[in-house]
Amino acid sequence: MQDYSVNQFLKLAKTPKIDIEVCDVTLRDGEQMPGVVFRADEKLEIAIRLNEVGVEIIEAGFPVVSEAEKRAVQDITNLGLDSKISVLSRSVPKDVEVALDCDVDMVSVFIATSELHLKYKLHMTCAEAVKCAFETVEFAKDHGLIVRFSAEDATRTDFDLLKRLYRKAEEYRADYVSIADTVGIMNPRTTGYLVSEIKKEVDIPICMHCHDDLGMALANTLAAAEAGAKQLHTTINGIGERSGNTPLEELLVALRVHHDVDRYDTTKLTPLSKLVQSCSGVMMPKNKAVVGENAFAHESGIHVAAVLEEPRTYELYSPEMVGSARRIIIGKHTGAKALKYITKKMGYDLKKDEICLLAEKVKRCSEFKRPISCDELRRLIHDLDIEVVYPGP
Ligand SMILES: CC(=O)SCCNC(=O)CCNC(=O)[C@H](O)C(C)(C)COP(=O)(O)OP(=O)(O)OC[C@H]1O[C@@H](n2cnc3c(N)ncnc32)[C@H](O)[C@@H]1OP(=O)(O)O
Ligand SMILES: O=C(O)CCC(=O)C(=O)O
Repeated sequence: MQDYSVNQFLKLAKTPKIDIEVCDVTLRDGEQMPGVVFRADEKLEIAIRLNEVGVEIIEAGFPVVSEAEKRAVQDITNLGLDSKISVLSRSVPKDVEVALDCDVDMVSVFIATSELHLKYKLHMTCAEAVKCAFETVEFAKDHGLIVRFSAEDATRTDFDLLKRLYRKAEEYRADYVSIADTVGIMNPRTTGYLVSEIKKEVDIPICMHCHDDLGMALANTLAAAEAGAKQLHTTINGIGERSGNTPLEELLVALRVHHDVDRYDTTKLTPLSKLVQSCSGVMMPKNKAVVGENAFAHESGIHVAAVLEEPRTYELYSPEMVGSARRIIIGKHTGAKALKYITKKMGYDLKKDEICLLAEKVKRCSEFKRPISCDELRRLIHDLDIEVVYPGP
C-alpha cells in the first residue's frame, strides 16, 4: 500500500510534470543563520547524510570565508560522494581560484542586480557589476567548472535587465541561471510567472533559490518546479538567513506526495533533521512539518480511536516514510479507546467502567498543562481503588 494519501485534485487541476534536481545549501546559506557554526567534522557528517538522502548537489560552503571553511570544503570533496559538490563565489576571480583549490565540481558565481543592492552594497553601476560577473563566469568556465550564474536579489531586479542578464550568462557558457528570491518577496503565482518567462529567454536550466520571509519558500519552490525550474535549493530544517530557506524535508515529502518523486531516501530525513538541530543549536518547533516532535503525535480521543484502526485517517503520510514514529499522548483530550489501548500496552486489563473512571482522573490531572506520563498514569490506576487484573504473560 502507498505510504501516503493521494491528492485527487492534482489530476483535476492538471498539475504539470516536473523534471528537477535538488541542491542543498545547508552548509553555506544554512550556516549563514546568525549564531550557527558547523565544525569541519559536522560539515562532513552532514554532507555524507545528504549524499545518502540522494540530493544531486551539495553546496558545501563559501571557501573564501576562512581557511577552516576552505579545508572543510576540501575534506568534503575528498570524500568522492555521488552528489556534486558546489561552492559560492563572489564575482571575483580570486574566489574561483579558491574554489579550484578545493577541487569542487561546480561554482555559483553571484552578483546582485537590483538597483538597491548595486547602489547601497556594491557601489557599482550595473555595467561594472555585470562586467565583473561575466569575467568571473568566463574564468570559471575556462578552468573546467560547472558554473551557475546567480542574480542575487533577482526578484527585485528590473525585469528587462534580468532577462538580458540571463541571456548573456548563457552566451558566456554558464550552465545554469539562478533566480535568487533573496528577501522572499515572491508568492507561488509570481514565481510561476517569472520562471516561465525566463524559460522563454534561455535554453539552460533554471535554479530557484527561495527565502521564507513571507512563509512561502516551499510553495514558491514547488511553483518554480511546476513552471519548469530544474534546480531547487533547500536547507535542512529550513535554516538560513533571517527566516531561512526552503526546508529540504518538506520539499522532498511534497515532491513524493504531489509529484511521485520517489528517488530520494526520505527515511533518512528525521535523523538528519536531529543531527542538524544538534550541530546548529537551532531547535525545531513541535509542530514543524515532517520532522517536528508532534508530526505523528495524537492526543484527541476521536483521532486516536481512528488512528488505532487506520493511521491514514489522521496522517497524510506514514512516520516510517520519513524515519519517524507515531506517538499516542495522554492528556485532557484523551478518550476511552486510547486509554484502553495504552493501559493494555502497560500490562493492565481494565474494564469499561474502570476506563471511564480513569479518563475522569486523567482529564482532571491534565490541568497541570502537560501530557501525562506512563508513570503518572500507573499511579492514577492504582489510586482508582479498583482491583487491578493483570493479564497473563
Ligand atoms: C545572498 C547571500 O547569501 S550572499 C553570501 C553572504 N555570505 C557571506 O557574507 C559569508 C561570510 N562573509 C565573510 O566572511 C566576508 O564578508 C567575506 C570574506 C566574504 C568578505 O569579507 P571582506 O573582504 O572583509 O568584505 P566585507 O564583508 O566587509 O564586505 C563585502 C565586500 O564584498 C563585496 N561583494 C559583495 N557581493 C559581491 C559579489 N557578488 N561580487 C563581488 N564582490 C561582492 C562588497 O561590495 C564588499 O566589497 P568592499 O569590501 O570592496 O566594499
Ligand atoms: O542563487 C543562489 O544560488 C544563491 C543566492 C543567495 O544565497 C541569495 O540571494 O539568497
